[in-house]
Amino acid sequence: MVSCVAEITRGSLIFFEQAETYGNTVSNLIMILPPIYGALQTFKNGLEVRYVLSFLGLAAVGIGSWCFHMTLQYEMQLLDELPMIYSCCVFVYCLYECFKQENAVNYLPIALLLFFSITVSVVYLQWKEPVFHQVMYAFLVAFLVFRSVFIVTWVYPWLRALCYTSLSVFLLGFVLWNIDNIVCDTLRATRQRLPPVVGAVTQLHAWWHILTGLGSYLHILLSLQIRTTYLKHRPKVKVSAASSGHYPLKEPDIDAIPADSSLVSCESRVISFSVLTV
Ligand SMILES: CCCCCCCC/C=C\CCCCCCCC(=O)N[C@@H](CO)[C@H](O)/C=C/CCCCCCCCCCCCC
Ligand SMILES: [Zn+2]
Repeated sequence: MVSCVAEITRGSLIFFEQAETYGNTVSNLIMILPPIYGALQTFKNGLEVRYVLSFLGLAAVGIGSWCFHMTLQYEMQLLDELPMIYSCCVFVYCLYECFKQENAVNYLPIALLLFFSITVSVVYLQWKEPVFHQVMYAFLVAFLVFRSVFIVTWVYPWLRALCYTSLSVFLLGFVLWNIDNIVCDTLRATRQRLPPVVGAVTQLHAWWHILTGLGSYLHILLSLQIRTTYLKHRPKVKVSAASSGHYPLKEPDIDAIPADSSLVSCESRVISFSVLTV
């Protein structure tokens, strides 16, 4: 499948294509700034390094994607496509090891995920087939989807809203990415007839960046919430959107826990993240 962005790289850049390039570049900020903030907060709260790496991995994808859309060079495209695989592997590790002891390191999944990442990188560098990268990435995302749905169905049902919001936002981005690839030429021709502002906000590839960036960020928050709840830190992840108040997370009622419960003596932490407080 030839993507809309790949089409641009082959042609000469005219005004509308330049505008498209700016939109696709700037939209990566959503994948860069909130994750850097998340990494700092995670580090400051003394949480496990794997979550700092998750946030930094997402920021690395955003920076790689920024470089690619700014230059439209194949080498730069690898700077976002390979980190997509690596950061997803970190997410998979976090979610599959979330019911283990604090700071416990399990070398078998690390070895398997490293092997997977190296194999995908080597094959992709030789074969250069985008569909191969897409299938490998989708395989990792499917793992995350099944695992998180399992956890919110059977273990922490009060986290269902966060899980399904992250999933829906991510999948909506994926739908827009497909539409953009399938009807690329029609969309571009239509946009050129629209006022520049309308044209700017209808760039579906830029929306794919925004929605997958946001969906992935929410996924890290979900993973972190699952982990800290399991470790009995009793966190309160407060997700606030621009001006729309707080995300309706329902936690179990801590007062309902008997006073002699081991839960009460455990450390209580409040972790507050903002998604888009800019
Ligand atoms: C429960 C929600 C799961 C969230 C998973 C989060 C995984 C996040 C990992 C990394 C973040 C990536 C954000 C996307 C950045 C896109 C940058 C970009 O546009 N790159 C292009 C080049 O510039 C590149 O060519 C695009 C590749 C797209 C590959 C899309 C593959 C399809 C994935 C769809 C998976 C759906 C699976 C559903 C299974 C039930
Ligand atoms: Zn892109």
